[in-house]
Amino acid sequence: MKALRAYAPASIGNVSLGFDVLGAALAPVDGSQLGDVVDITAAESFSLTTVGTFAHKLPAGADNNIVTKCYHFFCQAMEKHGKATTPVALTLHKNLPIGSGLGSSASSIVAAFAALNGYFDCPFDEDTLLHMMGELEGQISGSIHYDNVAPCYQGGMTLMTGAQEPVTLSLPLNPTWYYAICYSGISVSTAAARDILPKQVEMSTALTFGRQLGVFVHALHAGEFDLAASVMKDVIAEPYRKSLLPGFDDARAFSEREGALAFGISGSGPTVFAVCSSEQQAQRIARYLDENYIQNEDGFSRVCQIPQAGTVVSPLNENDTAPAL
Ligand SMILES: Nc1ncnc2c1ncn2[C@@H]1O[C@H](COP(=O)(O)OP(=O)(O)OP(=O)(O)O)[C@@H](O)[C@H]1O
Ligand SMILES: N[C@@H](CCO)C(=O)O
Repeated sequence: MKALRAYAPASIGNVSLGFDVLGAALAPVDGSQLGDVVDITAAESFSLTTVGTFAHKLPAGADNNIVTKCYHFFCQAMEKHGKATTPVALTLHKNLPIGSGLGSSASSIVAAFAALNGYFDCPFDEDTLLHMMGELEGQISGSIHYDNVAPCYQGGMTLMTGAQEPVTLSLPLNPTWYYAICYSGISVSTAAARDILPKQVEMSTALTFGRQLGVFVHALHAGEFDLAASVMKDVIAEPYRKSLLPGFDDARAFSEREGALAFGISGSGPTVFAVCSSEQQAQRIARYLDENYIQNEDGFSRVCQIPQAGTVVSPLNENDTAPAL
């Protein structure tokens, strides 16, 4: 059994128009990492160590960490398949802020399952792992949704099928789009942000949701990117959630004045994103967000693109030091 390291990128859930069914991975254009890391090594008994910028914000005690729950879930799945496991030592580098809208728990969950699957010689295929990841994400947010774990694991922009397999469909990417993202520094519970949503929507809202999604998927496949951007509007969650986000309306207004192609809430927030047609435009909007949307010292902005690559599992060498945020 070789020591491994799994890096799982941040992600944008919903991507505005696709509540619970669209998600996209994020990669800062400066080449830095933005995501959690899980290291796995052999051990006499199971342990979890947490380090990293946001480790102090995690629940106290390893048993309360979602990574520990992933380990036990994985071992139970292995046992059901008549496969043996051995104790491991996990180290979670908690580089994503909790309750950020960047798929923080998803990043921990995906990094944990990817590390475990790699360590035990890949007993589970991609769809099986995605179902495990969705299950653990559901334990945290109150209901299963794949729009963070799927792009985090697979990379790119993914559409959830609702089928047992394939769990997702990968959508074409536009290499000319840049995403200015900004985490404001406050924490918004995904479960709470889901609880404030209505349990039913008007027929007109349902028709708009479906129309936009259909047009978006067609436009990406046809390379009609202005058409794709024109339907990136959140008619399901934003009307209810933006009240949780101080400065949201001003941030949207500035981004639109700057010519952003679209603007919305990343996942359940408070992170916001602006879709930009150039890196320079994204940098200008990121600077505004730094100065006006960030609420405290935990906040940060980045200019990102959507990477083709998702989670990366690589050999862990003794002198490796995980990149902090
Ligand atoms: N490794 C972990 N990473 C993140 N949250 C964790 C982890 N382990 C346990 N938790 C708990 O799970 C809950 C996660 O909250 P929530 O789903 O609202 O946000 P998130 O997943 O951290 O961020 P995001 O809004 O980016 O999805 C928090 O109560 C947190 O304390
Ligand atoms: N689709 C989820 C994403 C959470 O990151 C929600 O909006 O609640």
